[in-house]
Amino acid sequence: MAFSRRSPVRVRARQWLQDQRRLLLGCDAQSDQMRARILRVLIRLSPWTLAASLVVALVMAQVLRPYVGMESLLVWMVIQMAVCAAGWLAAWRQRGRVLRAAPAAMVRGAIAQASLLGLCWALPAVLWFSDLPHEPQLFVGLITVCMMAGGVVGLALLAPAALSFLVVMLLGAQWALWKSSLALALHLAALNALFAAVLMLGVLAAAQLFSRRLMSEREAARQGEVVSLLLRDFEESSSDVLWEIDRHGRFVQVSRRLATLLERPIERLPQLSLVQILQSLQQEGSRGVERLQHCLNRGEPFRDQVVRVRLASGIRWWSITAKPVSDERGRAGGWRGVIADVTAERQSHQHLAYLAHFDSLTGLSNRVSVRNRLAQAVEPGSRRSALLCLDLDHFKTINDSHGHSVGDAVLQEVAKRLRAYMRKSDLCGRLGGDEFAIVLDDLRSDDEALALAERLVAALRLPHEIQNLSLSTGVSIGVAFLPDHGDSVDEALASADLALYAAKAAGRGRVECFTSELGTSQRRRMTLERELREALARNELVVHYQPQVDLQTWTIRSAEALVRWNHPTLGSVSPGEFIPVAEDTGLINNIGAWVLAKACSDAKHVLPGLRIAVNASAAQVQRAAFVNELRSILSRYQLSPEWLEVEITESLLMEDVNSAVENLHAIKELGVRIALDDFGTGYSSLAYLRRFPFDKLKIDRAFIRELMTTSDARAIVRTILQLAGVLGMDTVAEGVEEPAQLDVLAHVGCHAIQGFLVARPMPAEELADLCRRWESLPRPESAGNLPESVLSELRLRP
Ligand SMILES: Nc1nc2c(ncn2[C@@H]2O[C@H](COP(=O)(O)O[C@H]3[C@@H](O)[C@H](n4cnc5c(=O)[nH]c(N)nc54)O[C@@H]3COP(=O)(O)O)[C@@H](O)[C@H]2O)c(=O)[nH]1
Repeated sequence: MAFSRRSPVRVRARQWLQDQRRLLLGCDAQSDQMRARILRVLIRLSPWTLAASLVVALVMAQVLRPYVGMESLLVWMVIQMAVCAAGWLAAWRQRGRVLRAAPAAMVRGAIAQASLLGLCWALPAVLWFSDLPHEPQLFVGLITVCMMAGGVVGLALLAPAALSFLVVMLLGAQWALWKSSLALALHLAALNALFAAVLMLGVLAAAQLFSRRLMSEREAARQGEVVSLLLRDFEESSSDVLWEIDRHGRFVQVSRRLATLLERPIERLPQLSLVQILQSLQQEGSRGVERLQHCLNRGEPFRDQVVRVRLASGIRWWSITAKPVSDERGRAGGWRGVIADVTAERQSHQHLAYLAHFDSLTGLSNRVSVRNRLAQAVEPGSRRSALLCLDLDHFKTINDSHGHSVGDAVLQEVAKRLRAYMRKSDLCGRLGGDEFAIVLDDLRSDDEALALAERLVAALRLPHEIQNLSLSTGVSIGVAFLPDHGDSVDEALASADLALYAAKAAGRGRVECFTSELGTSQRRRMTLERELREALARNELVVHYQPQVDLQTWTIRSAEALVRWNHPTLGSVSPGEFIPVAEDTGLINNIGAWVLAKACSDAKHVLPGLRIAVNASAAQVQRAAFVNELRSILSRYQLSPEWLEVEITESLLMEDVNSAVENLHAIKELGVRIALDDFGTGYSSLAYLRRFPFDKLKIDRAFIRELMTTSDARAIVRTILQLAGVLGMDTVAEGVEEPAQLDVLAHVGCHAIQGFLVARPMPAEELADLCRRWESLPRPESAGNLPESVLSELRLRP
């Protein structure tokens, strides 16, 4: 280990010497100030200590007069008085002034003077002690010792002066004892030396204490300067403003920034009180100043008391933080603190709070607020209330065709109209997208809510004039009554949602009320909708094929592609159930495109030589992009168009005839055949047939089912076949289950049949296998001779 150990005493001695050296010789300003502090005390005390010294000298001269020559005593007294006069003169020169800096020479002068005084008091012992009788000897010894102690105490702050005084006196006393003939002289000299040593240690300790105190005072002063510099910097750079008030609440040490902030002239501020100014500025209705006053009265530090004030520049929020300050005697002397302008912070908080409860686009309440209000409405004991869930009809079309800014404007317009019908106690909110909700409290009767819902439907039916466009939306509304239709917020929303679904399913632009039956079927529908969105991605859809058999040749010439949905928990879901859901939600476009692609792929690779008929919903075919999609799928699988048939239903022609017919022509131009499905179930079938030349008519299975039992069905089938013959269209009868139906259809010249009698829908590979084995399979047996009554009704008229 290579470090040296120093004893604490040595370290302290070293430190002391450094301090004293600095005191005696230091030339810097701080040393000057330290010396001045010490000399100020000594100068203040010196008239009294010197006076005391002179009085003692007079008493001593009086006591020694019988034993010492008059001249000697007079000389001693003159020296005493001269030394005292010099001290007084020095003190007199400093009168009325505060000594702030003292050069080292002043300290050296003080040390010289202390040595001189010590010499004065050593003289009686040195000159007269040995020749005196015992009694005056005792007097001189005692006075000398007392003066040693008194002088050292008086000069203790200036250690070198005290030490030089003490040393001179000690030497004088020791000399006197040495010269005396006292038997105890040696003992007395030893004790005197010990006494002087103790005094010396006391002086050193006192001097060190004092110089340490001076140092820390100086450090505190330096830090104070730094702090005030920092404060000034803080004042200039930050948005916070410092203030200080006295115990009467009036300002002290005002800054220009404070005056500017408080909108008062700076020179007036010292006469004003903080609370008074804040009261005059306080915004009506705010209680901030009262809270602040309360904090001031309590007399404890406080933070961030917010006061709202109205200034020339507008409304501002100030956050006030302060702590009490005390005067030199520790009494409560006022307050010191900062005012921070927190307006921006407040405004952003307020904006966030607004966004947390309101919809920023429409200004209506948001989903959270609607849920909060519903939570109150479903609480046990609450009065009857109604929840109206609204969904705009065809809003998506407006958004898609005119852009989101027009869509947003429509939503704002809708919100405005809704608001016009609301009572003060009603809550109208936007749940998101084009969904709105209204909570009606304190219903007098259910009819009140239903009547309002009807009025809203009528109001929203009127077109909106936006950006020179006249846009119609319409609204569907589902109504649930609380607490009957839900004892939780989620249940209430689900009930109103189910009613809304029913309103949309029933043709939109109408109001439906929740019923428990609705619950079961709509819940199933909602589940299907939710699950169907993922079905394609999860590979849950498959395509099966049902063969169509030519009745003349008894060969399989074509097959119908039928989509199947195998859901992991719902099981096998019929297309009759999920295709309408897909059509309502727009999912049919993706699902239809996928079925088409799969059918083309199978037609090319698994079922070559079979024409595949694919069902297409009205929504698919109406889209302008459909024809291009068809073209690109055919080219992707390199399938010749003649192997594809698109089956459409009459509903397509009923909804939008012109664009549908246009698309059908385009499909036909591609070379793809078109079949009309479910023929005979629509209203104006014949009119449509004249407008578009279909390749095939499919006779609906409803007629086939009743073919043997009702003459109406037979009449319809006969007419369809006749019509198809005239128009040159193929015919296929679907839903053939019985041999008798087959016999009848063959008899009347139907071209093909499809039905369970031949085969159920099956995977492509199974159908391919069936086709391979077909020749070897027997044709279903005939049901025997047909009754003449049936045959006569079926006979085609020329
Ligand atoms: N837009 C699309 N619609 C599709 C698609 N796939 C099917 N569908 C349509 O869904 C409806 C129900 O179809 P599905 O449950 O597959 O029923 C078909 C046959 O299984 C059934 N069928 C056939 N033979 C018989 C029979 O002898 N008896 C009997 N009770 N039913 C039988 O008929 C349905 C076929 O009908 P159709 O399409 O009218 O020829 C149905 O409307 C499908 O069209 C698709 O991909 N897209």
